[in-house]
Amino acid sequence: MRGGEITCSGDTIVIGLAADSGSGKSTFMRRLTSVFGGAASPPKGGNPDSNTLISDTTTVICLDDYHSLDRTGRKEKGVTALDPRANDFDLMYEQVKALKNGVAVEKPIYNHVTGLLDPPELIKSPKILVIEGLHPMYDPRVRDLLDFSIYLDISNEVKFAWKIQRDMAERGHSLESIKASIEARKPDFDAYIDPQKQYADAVIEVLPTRLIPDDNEGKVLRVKLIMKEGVPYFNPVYLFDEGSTISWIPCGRKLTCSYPGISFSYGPDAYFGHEVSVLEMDGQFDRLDELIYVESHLSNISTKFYGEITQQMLKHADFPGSNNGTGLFQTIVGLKIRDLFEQIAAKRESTPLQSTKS
Ligand SMILES: Nc1ncnc2c1ncn2[C@@H]1O[C@H](COP(=O)(O)OP(=O)(O)OP(=O)(O)O)[C@@H](O)[C@H]1O
Ligand SMILES: O=C(CO)[C@H](O)[C@H](O)COP(=O)(O)O
Repeated sequence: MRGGEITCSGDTIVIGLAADSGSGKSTFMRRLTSVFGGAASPPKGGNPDSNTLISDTTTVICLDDYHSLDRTGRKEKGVTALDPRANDFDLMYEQVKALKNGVAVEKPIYNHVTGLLDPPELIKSPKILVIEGLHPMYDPRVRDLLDFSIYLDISNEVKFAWKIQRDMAERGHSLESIKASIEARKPDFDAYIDPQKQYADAVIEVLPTRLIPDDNEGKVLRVKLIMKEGVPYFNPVYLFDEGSTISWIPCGRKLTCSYPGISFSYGPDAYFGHEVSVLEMDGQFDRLDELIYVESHLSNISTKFYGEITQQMLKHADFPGSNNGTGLFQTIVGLKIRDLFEQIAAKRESTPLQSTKS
């Protein structure tokens, strides 16, 4: 990842967020920008179908904007949007590099409403650039520009449950068409999207619960936060005792739990040959205000004050996943990114012309 580029004062920090469509990227981005304060909105006065979100410190660009084939083009050539042949990685690399070096770019816009490529929009270099989408870690040149990378790994069962919830309940699609769309994407997902998780500094893995035998509802989730060891400016979160293996059932006097309860675990592991720490939560919170009890047992969480995680979770209680490990771990990763940004900025101030990546 951090490919040894010399970064100097004024450079942008680049974060990559990879996931399939409908995997919670937008929700994660809303949690992340909230940690930095201020609301994120599309570029003012621009294309109403822009995929970009800008806040004081952060600009989020959607990598769908680098589709080289529009909807009709993909249909004619028989390729999906996940296929690298439908994406312009040369342009993605050139533009992310320019933004990282403080240079504004005219970025294309892929219009999800019309399926066409719209005229480009001007993107100025922000303090923090987030590139989110299908392929932030696919091209080694783009991967080397990332200061930190995240992969949202939603298991097939859960992805299916979420798709049904959104596309059937909210968009009126049939069960058959949802199944067909997932099946049609799967070979390219397996070939081009899923392998990127090996490069991620943090992976949020979302699985069916183990607390309910043979659960097939996909409502109660087991969520793992897999954190790579040895990543500059990133100290993995731990539960009780760093490096030990811990199982914890927090339900009792201080945490209300209804069926099927809540269990946490933490410990060292290996992931694609890398040493990692894994924090896992299975189950869901009944009362979000009681999350403070769990928060107070976690360390290295990069909060600025006691209870900041609980405050963030309460603030966005209406976001999907706020009562389970998806919301909790997305919030924690947001705080870790703020911490990473502040450490790099502080280092630059003290040694402006030195590499921040060593
Ligand atoms: N943590 C979660 N728990 C339950 N459902 C979720 C969660 N995250 C996302 N979803 C479901 O998935 C849908 C898509 O979420 P979101 O818009 O954040 O994903 P996305 O990856 O940005 O999607 P797209 O790329 O299609 O715009 C939500 O409307 C919701 O139904
Ligand atoms: O996988 C996707 C990423 O969001 C989209 O399906 C892809 O961008 C193509 O868009 P559309 O479905 O609007 O043609």
